[in-house]
Amino acid sequence: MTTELVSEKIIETDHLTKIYQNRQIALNDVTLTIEKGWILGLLGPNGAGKTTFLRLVLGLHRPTAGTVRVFGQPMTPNAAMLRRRIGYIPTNPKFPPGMTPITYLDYIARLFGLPSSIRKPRLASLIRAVDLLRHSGEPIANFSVGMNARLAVAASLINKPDLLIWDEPTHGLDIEARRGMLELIKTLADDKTIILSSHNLSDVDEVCNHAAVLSQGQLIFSDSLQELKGRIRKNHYELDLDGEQKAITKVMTQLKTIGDFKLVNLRGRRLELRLSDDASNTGLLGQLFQMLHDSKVSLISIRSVGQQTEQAFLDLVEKEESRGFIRLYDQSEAA
Ligand SMILES: Nc1ncnc2c1ncn2[C@@H]1O[C@H](COP(=O)(O)OP(=O)(O)OP(=O)(O)O)[C@@H](O)[C@H]1O
Repeated sequence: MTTELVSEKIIETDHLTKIYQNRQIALNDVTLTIEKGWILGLLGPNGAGKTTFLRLVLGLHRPTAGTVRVFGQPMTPNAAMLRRRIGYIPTNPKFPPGMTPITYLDYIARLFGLPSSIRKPRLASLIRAVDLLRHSGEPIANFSVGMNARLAVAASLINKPDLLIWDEPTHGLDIEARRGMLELIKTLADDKTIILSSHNLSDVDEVCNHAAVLSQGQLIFSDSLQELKGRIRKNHYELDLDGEQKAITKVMTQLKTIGDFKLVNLRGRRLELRLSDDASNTGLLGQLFQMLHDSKVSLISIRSVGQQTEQAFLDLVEKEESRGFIRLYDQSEAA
């Protein structure tokens, strides 16, 4: 008998489309499957449709066309039982200012119908987990952005959901708070499926294993994060060299005559290189190493550079936008 690993589909959207009353096409024909255990980074510039997508998945909006299934069942505004299995954090979550973390979390837990015997210990452990114990009796009105974010995390976990949908959870956080949030996501990732919408691409880089990119309402990329990063990893490098400055400068001058080196930039003994998209990086780097060897220049280190996810994502959006322009241009030519 063969045992086959069957992937479990947590979210399936099929030609999902949302046009708002003002005729704005916020989401355009998005077909996407998200499987159990994925930590999906949902990326896209302002207005790309990320929040619209998340709200459709949550059943908070009705699609204009297409469908959403969550845990194998159709998601609709009436599917409250499905929503109970999702921990949602909206962008900039707001809480009743007069409540304290304890009264607020207790209120949410009651809405979920948790009995007191479960409610109390869970509430206590969540407040500890998000480091709000010292502030648990203080009014939320006095909370910083970071404390608000941690309270939102606790509230989204109160019903032990299988799926977390967090819209910009690191938005407005300082470095320390952001670090804490990312560590928390990594811990939760062990047994949950997570969708993380973020503008901060290094966050996605750090915690996600998959990425989806929206641009002008369209899904322009959906694959592993590795794949997204691989799109540019191969062509941008920084090298630290050692040897006579004259010899290093000579190598740089030689490199500039080779067309496939799109950027050759020397600062002291640090050489920055960008190769053309379709070049063989192995071949070109091999050539470079030979030149260094012939000129008696030592290679101290070589690394691929840049915020790789960010660059790959920007490249994708840029390409898609120029394709859109070409399509429009073609249509007007044909007309
Ligand atoms: N309730 C609404 N009514 C009308 N138009 C809307 C509504 N919500 C969003 N839009 C429009 O739909 C488009 C997509 O918006 P959405 O908020 O989904 O994008 P986003 O990627 O989440 O953006 P951001 O990163 O800025 O939050 C935008 O042009 C926005 O102005």
